[in-house]
Amino acid sequence: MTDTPAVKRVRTRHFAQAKRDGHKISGLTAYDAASAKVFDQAGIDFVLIGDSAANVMLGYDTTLPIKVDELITMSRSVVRAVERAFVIADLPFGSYEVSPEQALETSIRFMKESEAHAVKLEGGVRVESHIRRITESGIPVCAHIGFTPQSEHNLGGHIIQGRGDGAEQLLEDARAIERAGAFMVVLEMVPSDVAARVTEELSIPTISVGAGPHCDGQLTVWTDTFGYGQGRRPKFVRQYADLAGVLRDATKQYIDDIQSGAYPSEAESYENTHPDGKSPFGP
Ligand SMILES: Nc1nc(=O)c2c([nH]1)NC[C@@H]1CN(c3ccc(C(=O)N[C@@H](CCC(=O)O)C(=O)O)cc3)CN21
Ligand SMILES: CC(C)C(=O)C(=O)O
Ligand SMILES: [Mg+2]
Repeated sequence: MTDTPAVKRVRTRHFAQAKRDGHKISGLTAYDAASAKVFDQAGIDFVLIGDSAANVMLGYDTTLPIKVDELITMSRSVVRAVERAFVIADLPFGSYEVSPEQALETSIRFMKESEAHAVKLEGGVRVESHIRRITESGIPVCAHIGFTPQSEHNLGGHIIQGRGDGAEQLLEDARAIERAGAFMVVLEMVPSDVAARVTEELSIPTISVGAGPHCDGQLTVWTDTFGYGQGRRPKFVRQYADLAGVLRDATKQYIDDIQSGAYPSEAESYENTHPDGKSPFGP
């Protein structure tokens, strides 16, 4: 969907237009300025400061422990680095479920303190009034249904959602999200025929995270996609690079060069150029 000049910002209406035009939307997570800048320069449509930062950046087993303040700090660093892409911040577990008012208050914090362009939260029917409260205040909301990692203890693991009878519930959730005014919805780990059905029925774009090729766009956790993560890669991830391997090899070379004396050279050091030409350490 990059038919606009380089530094024209992506807005929510671009996503709606992309769906109408059949242009696929691309997204990646980002947690810091350095990676976000690279994705933006490459032309990504949106970056998500995912609460997957809990796993990827902070080393937790689940997304549940990450705090609002932690994600706001990351979100702010991404916003500073990005010139063109649309920036969406995840609302962490516990920061929006209590009430529509809590959801709005947390969303306002993200918009004010990190200057993200939109927020994302998990759930369909159960958070319909939360989504409505946020969008009515002028903050764009992206929803997230299917496998919702913040309820993984309830769902019983990383389990595909929307199979069999689950398909009707998923459609109900998707309809509630559209009704409530969300501009986009993430479908995570949903069978591709069910995701196709949701995509067809909704007027807002659907973004696949392991929901097959028939959605309006794709999103992955960047460290999975570029081989910079630890642990198992989900089946829906295609690995486009081995950044951990590149970094490991370069680190070994660096250590070798330090040990052999090859690094640093004189050219990588400073001469003493005192005006009287004399060194304090001798003639
Ligand atoms: N690094 C990372 N990548 C993700 O995609 C991701 C996170 N973290 N954290 C939050 C959630 C959790 N997600 C996950 C995590 C694991 C699987 C996984 O291992 N899936 C297996 C099958 C399920 C299983 O047996 O556990 C697969 O092969 O797809 C899938 C999605 C998606 N999100
Ligand atoms: C995987 C995406 C959808 C996400 O919610 C995250 O990265 O936290
Ligand atoms: Mg998330």
